[in-house]
Amino acid sequence: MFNICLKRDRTAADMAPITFGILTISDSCAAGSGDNKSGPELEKLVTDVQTETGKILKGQIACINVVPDEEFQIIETLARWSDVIKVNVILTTGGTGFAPRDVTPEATKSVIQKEAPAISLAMFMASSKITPMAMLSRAVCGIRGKTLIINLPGSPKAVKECLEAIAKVIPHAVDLILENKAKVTKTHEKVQGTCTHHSSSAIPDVSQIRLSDIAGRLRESPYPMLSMDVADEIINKIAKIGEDEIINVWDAYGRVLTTDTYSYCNLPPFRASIKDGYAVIASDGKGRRRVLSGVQAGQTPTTQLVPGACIRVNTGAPVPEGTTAVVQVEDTILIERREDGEEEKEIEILVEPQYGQDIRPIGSDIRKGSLILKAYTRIGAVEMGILAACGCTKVRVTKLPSVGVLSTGNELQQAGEPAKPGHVYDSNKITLMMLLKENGYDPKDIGIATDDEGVMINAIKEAFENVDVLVTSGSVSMGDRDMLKPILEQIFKAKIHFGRVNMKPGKPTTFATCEYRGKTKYILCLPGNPVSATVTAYLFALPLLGRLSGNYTKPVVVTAKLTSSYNLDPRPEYARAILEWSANDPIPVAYSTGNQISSKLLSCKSANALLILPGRTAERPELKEGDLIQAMLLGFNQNIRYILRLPRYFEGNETQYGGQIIVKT
Ligand SMILES: Nc1nc2c(c(=O)[nH]1)N[C@H]1C(S)=C(S)[C@@H](COP(=O)(O)OP(=O)(O)OC[C@H]3O[C@@H](n4cnc5c(N)ncnc54)[C@H](O)[C@@H]3O)O[C@H]1N2
Ligand code: MOO
Ligand SMILES: [Mg+2]
Repeated sequence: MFNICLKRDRTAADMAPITFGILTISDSCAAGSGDNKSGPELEKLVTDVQTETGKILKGQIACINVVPDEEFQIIETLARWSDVIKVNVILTTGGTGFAPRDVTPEATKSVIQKEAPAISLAMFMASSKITPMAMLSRAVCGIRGKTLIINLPGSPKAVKECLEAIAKVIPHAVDLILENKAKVTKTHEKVQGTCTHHSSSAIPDVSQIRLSDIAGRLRESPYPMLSMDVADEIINKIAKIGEDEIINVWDAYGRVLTTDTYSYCNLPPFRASIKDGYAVIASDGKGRRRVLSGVQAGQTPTTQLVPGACIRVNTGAPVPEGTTAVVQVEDTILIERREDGEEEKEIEILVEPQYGQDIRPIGSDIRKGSLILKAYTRIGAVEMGILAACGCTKVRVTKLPSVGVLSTGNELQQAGEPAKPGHVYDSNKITLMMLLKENGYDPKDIGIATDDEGVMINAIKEAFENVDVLVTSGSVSMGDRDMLKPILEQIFKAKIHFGRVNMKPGKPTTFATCEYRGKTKYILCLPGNPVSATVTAYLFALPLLGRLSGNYTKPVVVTAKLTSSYNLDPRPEYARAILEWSANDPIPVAYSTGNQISSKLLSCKSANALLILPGRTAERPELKEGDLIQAMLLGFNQNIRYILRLPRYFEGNETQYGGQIIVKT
């Protein structure tokens, strides 16, 4: 029998990651004139630090920032990351030396409640073996609340040497701070005995796999509760645009270009008439003209224009050689018909023609070889037309991530089946699949997995065989059958980047990645409650897929006026609402969709916005009717993105667009 442990702790090899804040302290880096090498070096080290005992940190970066050597800014950041974001460890780099502006140790001393001088000493001892310059670092280490703060020097080399010297004690230090010590020891014994690891390519016989120690399961989630912003930043950092591919223009609707695209032809490809009228020689002026022949759109003129004559032309027709103006038919009168009575023999021009009048020169709309669509443009209806007009038959676009949707739960049954006792119909899968479809993806139905270890593992395996992104719902909270996280970690060796988010609904939302047959798989586990699954699909699934496909735009947030009061929840809440605009007030009013309980999908019906209600505080326990609130528009981003792009287009730096933008905390 293979047991999946329901317990976890920080020092087990499959532990919940330690969350890190990385703060670079440097005047020049903050001003943008210096090249920040130590911050990125630390990012690399905490996720992958090598020691003689192997990779031991496997941390998760919760926040990154660069601040100048200003004591108050350092204090503010350290306090916020410790008290609000509650990261496990903050690593600072820079500002520890003897220069007048080096104030990192002073700032750190003002925020820590307990000093940890031995950590500073260990770093000094390691560094002093390499250089006597180590004496010039005044690094301070200590604890604030549940956060360990460690000052590291400013140079990337010294950062590496110092971190490697202390890395092995960090997991234990974190356990001690979090008072996990007893659990660590106990679970360690368990891990040795029952939680042997298997690689995803050698998954044990699923009929033998069972969740173990239900009674002894953790009674508190081991996953740090990250803020929505930090969770979003993690997705942003991890989800990179994938490969690109060349496809036929006809298949390009909704896709994102990866290269600048140039016109294959001039538009118009010939000198074209703008009006239905007569091609003339402008210098002939007003007066009577012989009509030599006529040219329609699609024809090639065969007659040359000569002085004193004209040739009838239609809009879009090529004008004959020698033409220097077109006179619209409204500015002429008929003088004489031909013998057959059908066509004109002679006309009179009533208005003096101007040189070049009503002729589109070759390439005047689009010049051959000119840039028509920049890289990272999303191809909509108009862009399809531009590509077609310019003779493009193939385009290079980002590959659409393949995505599958899986529902979980013994209680679920398919809509249409006769209702069984104790069951509910699966509404999440259809909602999620249609939401993905609406946004241009082609989701695969991975089915419903019952709360059986083997069924769940097989469903995930099937998904990984077929798709790169798996969106699940249910089985991520604290129930004894909520098995997705332990299965992902212990069977598929997935890395859980976050397992809880401080938001309502959606608290247990989980994001993980793993390698399966040499490919990275992204797993987004949404909570089972139908409203939670829907809201988190907007807030996490669409941004994840958008980032993977280069099709990401920040949500559009507007200010709205409440029409009812709200008792605030301790967690920031995304309340569904209908915004209504009126002609005489630029601020829309927000109507609640009713009872906001996470099980009531009706609260999402017709909602066009999520009101971003702040978490409750003693000073602000509620919001009142008439209060102004930030509201995120739903289903609007695809339409607004062109408007958002415009300033970037003209700035000429939009190649960043759709790229990975790290949000600073
Ligand atoms: N002790 C605690 N219990 C719960 C916590 C907690 O922190 N401590 N969190 C609550 C929150 S918040 C949420 S959200 C839910 C999330 O639960 P799971 O993601 O584990 O989902 P399930 O337990 O599988 O199901 C919850 C609920 O949703 C219904 N459901 C599930 N899938 C579907 C579907 N495809 N279609 C329709 N309805 C579905 C399911 O029947 C349950 O009623 O946990 C809280 N508990
Ligand atoms: O966070 Mo849960 O999603 O409140 O219902
Ligand atoms: Mg549950």
